[in-house]
Amino acid sequence: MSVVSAEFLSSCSLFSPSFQKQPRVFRRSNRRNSPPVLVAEMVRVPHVLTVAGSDSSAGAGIQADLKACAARGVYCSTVITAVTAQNTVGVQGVHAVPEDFVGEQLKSVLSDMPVDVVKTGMLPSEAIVQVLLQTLDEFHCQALVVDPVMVSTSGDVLAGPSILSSFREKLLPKADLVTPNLKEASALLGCPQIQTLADMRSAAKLIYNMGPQHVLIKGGDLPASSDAVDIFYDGETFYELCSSRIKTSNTHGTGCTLASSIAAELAKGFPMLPAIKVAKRYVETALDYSKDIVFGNGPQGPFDHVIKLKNNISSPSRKLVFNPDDLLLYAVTDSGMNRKWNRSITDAVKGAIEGGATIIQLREKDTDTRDFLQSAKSCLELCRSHGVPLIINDRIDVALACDADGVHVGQSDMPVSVVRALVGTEKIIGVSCKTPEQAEKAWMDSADYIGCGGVYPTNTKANNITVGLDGLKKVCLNSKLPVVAIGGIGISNAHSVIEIGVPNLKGVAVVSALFDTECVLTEARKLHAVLSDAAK
Ligand SMILES: Nc1ncnc2c1ncn2[C@@H]1O[C@H](COP(=O)(O)OP(=O)(O)O)[C@@H](O)[C@H]1O
Ligand SMILES: Cc1ncc(COP(=O)(O)O)c(N)n1
Ligand SMILES: [Mg+2]
Repeated sequence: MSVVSAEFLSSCSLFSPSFQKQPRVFRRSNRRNSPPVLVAEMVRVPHVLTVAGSDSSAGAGIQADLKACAARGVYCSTVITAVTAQNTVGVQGVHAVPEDFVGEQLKSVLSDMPVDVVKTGMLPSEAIVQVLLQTLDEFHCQALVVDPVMVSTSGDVLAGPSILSSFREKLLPKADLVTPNLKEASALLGCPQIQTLADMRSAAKLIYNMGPQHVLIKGGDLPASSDAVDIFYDGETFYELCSSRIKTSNTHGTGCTLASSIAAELAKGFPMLPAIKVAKRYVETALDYSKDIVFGNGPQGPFDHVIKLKNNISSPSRKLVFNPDDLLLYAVTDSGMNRKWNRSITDAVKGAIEGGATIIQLREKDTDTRDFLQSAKSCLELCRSHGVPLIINDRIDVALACDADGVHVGQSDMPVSVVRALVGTEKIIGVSCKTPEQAEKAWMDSADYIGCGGVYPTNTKANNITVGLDGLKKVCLNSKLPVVAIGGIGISNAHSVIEIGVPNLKGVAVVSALFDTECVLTEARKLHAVLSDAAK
């Protein structure tokens, strides 16, 4: 087993205090599925090592730490100290990992991967604590967060009293932060139950005297408190950290999550108090989001660390893969036209879908954001119930807030690569392009389709250059992405557009031809018939 020197670690690792200032520059593949290209400069990312127990129900322990670190945007490596069989009812079994093997895991990670912060959770035996202490001596980690896990919230013992003296005498003096809950603070102090904020302050001070740099007494279990109040003590000042107490039974793993999120923020370079505040707010947000999710039959459910699980419940009919054939009849709304015809956005969209529109884009340039979001939500419901994708023009924020299927951006809007980073891999991104070069760039930046035009002169867009059928054909021939034609297209000319006969021209996008008319449904129906005929 190789042991790496402290000099080596300090020369290569994020333990160096200046690591935050190193340039974080690298280039990677522009296409989602292609292999990485030329790495100009390597980038180190913040890294937390968690030394904790596995929880089979994945609400607490190692699994909580991994999810919390992923959600907080840091890398997390894992040293497993015990495997537990547990669920929402309680802990059915505990298998401690032999201490030698805990040591092996520690060395494997620490001798190879630069770690910023070590966070400990369940350390089920005195022998494992000893191995950890030895390793910490060898590897000189810069920040150590100790969550002194002893009893699960269900009341089951995860680490017995045998660990107490080495905690008090050896581990806590090495800790930058120790985060006991009320029961753990009493156990460390060998004192009766802690029941009030005043008790928490006294406990924080007494535990501070055991040697850690900072103490956070967690008040999740404080009786009769309407807020969730934790006490932080840095040796000089007490801070009362309050958040609203979320009414939920899904609190399994809050302690592990808080400690690993604090470690994550420390790894990013935040000082202690801001790191704790950000982590506490994250726990509160995740609990609030997860308050009504149901897992298992027991009294204590897990929560959703990634704040995402409910997205897929509300949209069972959502299509996960973009189908270019959906571009056939692409209806783009216009707030001016809706006003002129005295129609709500939703009514306009309803008519378009019922008439056969295969994809909808909301292009609301002068609608208040709040009204726009509200309309987008009701259009999304409508679209989902018909299996029609909903795209939002330009407003990435609105697209994310209503969980639309995608966004469409122009050449002077946010760059596609930035949009992709913001919206993730699942959303559809469309880009307006007039030239083969722009089409190539859209493909490189991982867009899903391009809109090419104006094919014909149009009133919908001021000072828009017309590319004509020739310009459209040139772009289509040079585009690796499917294309939808736009600009002045309607019943009279849709056929000639499709007839240019390039396979990746998948359809036409229309604004006035649908929405500047008395009956959107009728016009959509007519257009759909023309396009279906032309596509044969
Ligand atoms: N219902 C709740 N609403 C909001 N925050 C909570 C709730 N329960 C616990 N917390 C917070 O979660 C963190 C973990 O605390 P706690 O549950 O006491 O630890 P443990 O899980 O180790 O017993 C603390 O910041 C606490 O204030
Ligand atoms: C493996 C393991 N580690 C820690 C906890 C504590 O959970 P909580 O964060 O709810 O106190 C747990 N239940 N299981
Ligand atoms: Mg808890």
